[in-house]
Amino acid sequence: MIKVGIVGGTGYTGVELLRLLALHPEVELTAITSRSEAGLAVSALYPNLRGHVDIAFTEPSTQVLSACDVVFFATPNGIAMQQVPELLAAGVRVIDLAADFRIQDAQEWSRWYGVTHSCPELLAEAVYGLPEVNREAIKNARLVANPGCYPTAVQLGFLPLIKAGLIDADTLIADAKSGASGAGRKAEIGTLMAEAGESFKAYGSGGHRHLPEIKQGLTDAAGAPVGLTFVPHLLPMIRGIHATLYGRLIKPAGDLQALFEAAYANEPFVDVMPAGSHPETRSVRGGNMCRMAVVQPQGGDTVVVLSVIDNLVKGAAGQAVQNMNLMFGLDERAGLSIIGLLP
Ligand SMILES: NC(=O)C1=CN([C@@H]2O[C@H](COP(=O)(O)OP(=O)(O)OC[C@H]3O[C@@H](n4cnc5c(N)ncnc54)[C@H](OP(=O)(O)O)[C@@H]3O)[C@@H](O)[C@H]2O)C=CC1
Ligand SMILES: CC(=O)N[C@@H](CCC(=O)OP(=O)(O)O)C(=O)O
Repeated sequence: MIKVGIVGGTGYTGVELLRLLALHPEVELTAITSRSEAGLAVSALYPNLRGHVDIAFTEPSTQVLSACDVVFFATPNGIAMQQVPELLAAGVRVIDLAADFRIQDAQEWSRWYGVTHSCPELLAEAVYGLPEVNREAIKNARLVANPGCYPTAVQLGFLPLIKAGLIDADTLIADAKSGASGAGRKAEIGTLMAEAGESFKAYGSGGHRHLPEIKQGLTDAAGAPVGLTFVPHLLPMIRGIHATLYGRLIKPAGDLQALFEAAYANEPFVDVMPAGSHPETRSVRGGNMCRMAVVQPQGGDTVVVLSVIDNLVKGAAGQAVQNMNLMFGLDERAGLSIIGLLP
């Protein structure tokens, strides 16, 4: 059994990890941390875990976490980097759900995250945990940087077009919408029901911190810097991301449906829907699937990709479990055979 630790077990991605890992056939939950709830039984805070998780929250001490084979950090940005060097030295593998190790350039990371990186020497070793791109490197990684939620939906949608050189990589547009759980469990006025309910708005239009992450991944795929306009929006719902992606064709499109189907034919967690489909966020709710459709409206020179994920699953905890499975030589789908909740 793989001994697993979770730092930040009370947050939304932490409890989602618990939901998935409690039923994982190869996992023994060994340490679940919370500073605010230390000592409380996990199932007392989250009754859905009664009968499945029988340990209590502990303080996030390196000593406790060192007994694990792998530790997930489900903490705010800038926390994992403070403990990761010690854990790696103790032989523990790490999957960070936050952004500490996602951006290869430490100065660029500091510009967007507002703090100095405390272990920039580990950035070159960290593997960006998008299995559809980095599967082989993830298998051997000690440190995996789990992608952001928007970056997962946006990169998976654009990648087949970029790799085929079909669209102008300077003028990409990603119009993305997220449910409120994307903002985490902490109290914030903007995600109160009376603020976000029955309303819809963009935010971060001048520059969101996922922009450099998405550009980094698409630049690697294109082999040259890409230009991207990325505008996130807050939807009055709890889970889900819908990304509408626009690219301008620079070559005859050919059979776009066949291109996407071939690109993801062997991917267990990307579902290319039949031509003419409109993927719904509810079809991926609770599951690890990225569901997408590609369309060339009126046969014009714009390609549109519609890409949906559950921000807490393929956008965070599910993808992290997928990465763990790869790191430990397990079936990539272990613990993740969940069908989205409809309706
Ligand atoms: N929500 C989402 O859809 C997604 C989130 N992410 C990323 O995953 C990470 C976690 O997100 P989310 O679960 O939403 O966040 P939450 O705010 O819901 O939870 C944060 C957790 O971290 C713990 N924590 C906070 N500060 C510290 C600290 N200094 N040391 C140790 N533990 C700490 C908290 O518990 P306590 O204070 O009791 O210790 C809590 O359990 C973030 O980096 C987020 O950006 C990534 C993709 C999607
Ligand atoms: C709706 C909402 O607020 N979403 C969050 C998504 C951030 C996230 O979860 O990603 P990181 O791990 O990169 O911080 C936001 O835009 O900040």
